[in-house]
Amino acid sequence: MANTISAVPIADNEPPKSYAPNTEERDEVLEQYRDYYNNYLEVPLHIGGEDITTSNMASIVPPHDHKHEVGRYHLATKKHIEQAIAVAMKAREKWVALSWEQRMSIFLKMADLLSGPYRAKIVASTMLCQSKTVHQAEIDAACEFIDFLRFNVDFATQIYSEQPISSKGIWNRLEYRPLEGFIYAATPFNFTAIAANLCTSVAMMGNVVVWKPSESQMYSAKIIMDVFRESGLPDGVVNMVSGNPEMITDTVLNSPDFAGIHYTGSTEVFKGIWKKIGQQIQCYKTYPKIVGETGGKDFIVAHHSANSQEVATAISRGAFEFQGQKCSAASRVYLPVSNADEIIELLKKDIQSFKIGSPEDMGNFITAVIHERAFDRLANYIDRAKQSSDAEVIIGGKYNKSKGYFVEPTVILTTNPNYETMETELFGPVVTIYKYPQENWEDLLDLVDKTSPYALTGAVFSKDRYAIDEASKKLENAAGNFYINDKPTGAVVGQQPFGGARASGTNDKAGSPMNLLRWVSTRLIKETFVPPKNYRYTFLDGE
Ligand SMILES: NC(=O)c1ccc[n+]([C@@H]2O[C@H](COP(=O)([O-])OP(=O)(O)OC[C@H]3O[C@@H](n4cnc5c(N)ncnc54)[C@H](O)[C@@H]3O)[C@@H](O)[C@H]2O)c1
Ligand SMILES: N[C@@H](CCC=O)C(=O)O
Repeated sequence: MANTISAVPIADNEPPKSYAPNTEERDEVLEQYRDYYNNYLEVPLHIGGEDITTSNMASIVPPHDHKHEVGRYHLATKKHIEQAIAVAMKAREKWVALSWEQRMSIFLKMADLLSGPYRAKIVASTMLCQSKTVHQAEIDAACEFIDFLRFNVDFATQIYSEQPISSKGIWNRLEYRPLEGFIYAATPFNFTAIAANLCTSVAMMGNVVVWKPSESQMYSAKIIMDVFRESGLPDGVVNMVSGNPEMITDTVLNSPDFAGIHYTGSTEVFKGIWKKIGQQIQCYKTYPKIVGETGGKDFIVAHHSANSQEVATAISRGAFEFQGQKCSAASRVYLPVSNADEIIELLKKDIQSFKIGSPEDMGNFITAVIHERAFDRLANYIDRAKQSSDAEVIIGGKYNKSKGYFVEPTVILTTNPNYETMETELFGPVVTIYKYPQENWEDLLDLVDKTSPYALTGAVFSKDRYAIDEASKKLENAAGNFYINDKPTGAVVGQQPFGGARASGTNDKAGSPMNLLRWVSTRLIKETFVPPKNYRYTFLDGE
């Protein structure tokens, strides 16, 4: 057998397509969207290469058109989950033994399939059932997904080449073994790329996966599974199951072969899972790795030296793109009294120009929120703000769920920096502003730091370098991704590794070598070429 150490292709960010009128990509994605809208898709469980149907199904509907069913997904029983675990463990035998070049090749092919023949499918399915505009879907489902694959291949090979030094007469080698067991990937609705990456980053390092997508992402999950298959990912390496999340999670956590969880979603669910793992620690063969990225209460802080238009634009995009359903979305904003009215006026102009409706109309900037639970929750917060003596709704505030779950982009102004919408993650198109006297800048930074349990993203706007320096220092632990004169959203794989600390997660930085290192358990091998034949230390020789 030939022996080589291959250099992998150098990763570069996938350029987003424009989808401007009269472009080929626009026609193609619209045709695909309409095809999906007018046909009916059944999403089976996918275990060990088999499509498994069950006697129970749940509906898939576009959030912007919720009376129109576009498909159904099958619901697993406990037996199916046990089967998925057994199949994953069987597949592990061959997968761990495959050479790393063969493994990486599968993921590089996957990236090229997504860049080409699967692009319209993955983008259209994300527009249809997660209600993303074409631009947001392109950045997520095409570019970020592709970037995760290409950059992680590059990072993985860098990791493999990290080796210890060896003194004379010995050779030290580090083996980057996959974890001993299977990994559970439990993924959120809001990023198709995250759902895919939580499986592929783990599988790339030689692990096998039981994947439970969000109930609200099942349509694009099916396309992900199709592309996994077409890229040649062997059966059983990633097994997709759907159904009651609590039952699935409990069954997975009960297995002695459970070796880790790769989770993204809300904070309380993550804390619940962590607690269950702790309670069952005696049953596992190995200490499970726990990697979770969760909620945020992401801030924009403007210094009085900031440019008002730049701050307003950062709020328009940072708070309202994808209806604020990004963990990174700006949801609490601190404006100096001196500039606040001007910034709010500019923001109002932007928001009044937003077009709202279905993503099929590519002129729309705002579409629907994901489901009725999210809609009702947001409507409640808006109603409470309307009635509060601490807060007022100054822009937007209407909502309507007759056809789709539409919530107007809403701005709340509060006089109480601890008002509930300054502290709680709402995960929707609602942002709250608090005005502070500009001379209280330093106290304000302490307030920003202490207001919320989260520490995911945050941004400071200023033209004064001393103010930027103060904010960077005082807010050191308030955000895992900190932005200077930029919105707090839109991290790009390979450029801004992403993740937060405190209640926001384990901060293992998706799209970086730091994350991949969590999915290996290293073995050190020391070989001595000429072993000693005498137990005595040298200085004792002759005694
Ligand atoms: N920090 C990040 O990188 C990041 C990225 C995306 C989303 N998020 C967070 O995700 C949340 C939005 O996503 P979501 O609405 O899909 O989150 P969610 O918590 O509802 O669901 C996340 C996953 O957990 C599962 N789940 C739900 N209830 C469960 C239970 N009781 N037991 C076990 N599993 C359960 C879901 O089925 C899904 O797979 C927000 O809080 C957002 O901030 C964080
Ligand atoms: N990585 C994305 C957010 C992902 C969470 O929803 C961003 O940086 O905006």
